[in-house]
Amino acid sequence: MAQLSCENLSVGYDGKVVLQGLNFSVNAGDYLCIVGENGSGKSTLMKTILGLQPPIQGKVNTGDGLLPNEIGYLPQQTIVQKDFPASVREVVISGCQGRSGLRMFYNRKEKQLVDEMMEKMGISHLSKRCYRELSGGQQQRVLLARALCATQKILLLDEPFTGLDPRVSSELYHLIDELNHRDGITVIMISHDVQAAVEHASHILHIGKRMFFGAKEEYLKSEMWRILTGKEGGGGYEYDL
Ligand SMILES: Nc1ncnc2c1ncn2[C@@H]1O[C@H](COP(=O)(O)OP(=O)(O)OP(=O)(O)O)[C@@H](O)[C@H]1O
Repeated sequence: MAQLSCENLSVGYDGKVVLQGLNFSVNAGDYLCIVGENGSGKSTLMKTILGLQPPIQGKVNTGDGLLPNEIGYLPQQTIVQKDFPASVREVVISGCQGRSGLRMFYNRKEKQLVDEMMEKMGISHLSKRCYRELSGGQQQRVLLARALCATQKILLLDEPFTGLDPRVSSELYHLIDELNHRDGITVIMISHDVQAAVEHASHILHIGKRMFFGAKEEYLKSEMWRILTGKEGGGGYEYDL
C-alpha cells in the first residue's frame, strides 16, 4: 500500500490552477525526485501535500500507517530563516513540537531524540552555537535533524542544495542517501539538478507541459530524457518540457 498518493490532483492559489492532473504514489522507502522548470509548481505541490495549501481538485492520501502529521519538511530557506536568532539545539528541538502538543516543556524522551538526531547529522558539537552563524551546509544539517525529530518515516525536501558548494552538496546527498538506504526513510525531494536526481532517486516526477512519473530506469529510457539531455537535437529546460 502506498504511503502517499495524489489522485487527479490540481494545485494552485485562489482557485487559479498552477498544475493539474497529477497522479502518482510513493511507497515506504522510495526516493522520489520532483524536477521541472522554474515556476512549474513544484513547491506548490509540496505545500499541498503538506496540507499548507488546499488542493483545487483531487486528493492527497496517506496510507501504510502514515498519518498526515508524520511528514517531515525541510522548506526552501529564506533569508529570514537563515538569520534565525536561536541556538542549534533550540532549532532542532522545535521539530518535537508536533509530539509535545500543548505541553509547555519537552520530556526526557524528546530530549534524547534531539541528541540522537544531532549525532546522526554530525552537529552535536554545534549544539550551543547560534544557528545564523553557521555555514549553509551546517544549517541544512540542523534543519534535517529538526525534520527527523518530527518524523522517522517520510521527509519532504524543497531544494536542499541551493547555495551550497559542490563538496558540501555531495556530503548532504550522501547523508540523505543514508537516511533512505540505511534507515528506510522515504524521501521526496525537489531538485533543480536533473543529473543528480537520476543518480540518487529511485523514482522521478517530472512536471511541466509534459508529465512523467515512474521508476528512474523508465525515465532514463523516456523520450523526455532524450530531449532533455540533448540526444534529440539540443537540450535543457528551454525545450519547454
Ligand atoms: N503564494 C502564492 N500566491 C499566488 N501565486 C503563487 C504563490 N506562490 C507561488 N505562486 C505562483 O505559482 C507558480 C508556481 O510556483 P512554485 O513556487 O510552486 O514553482 P516551482 O516549480 O517550485 O518554482 P522554482 O523552481 O522556481 O522554485 C508560479 O507562477 C508562482 O508565481
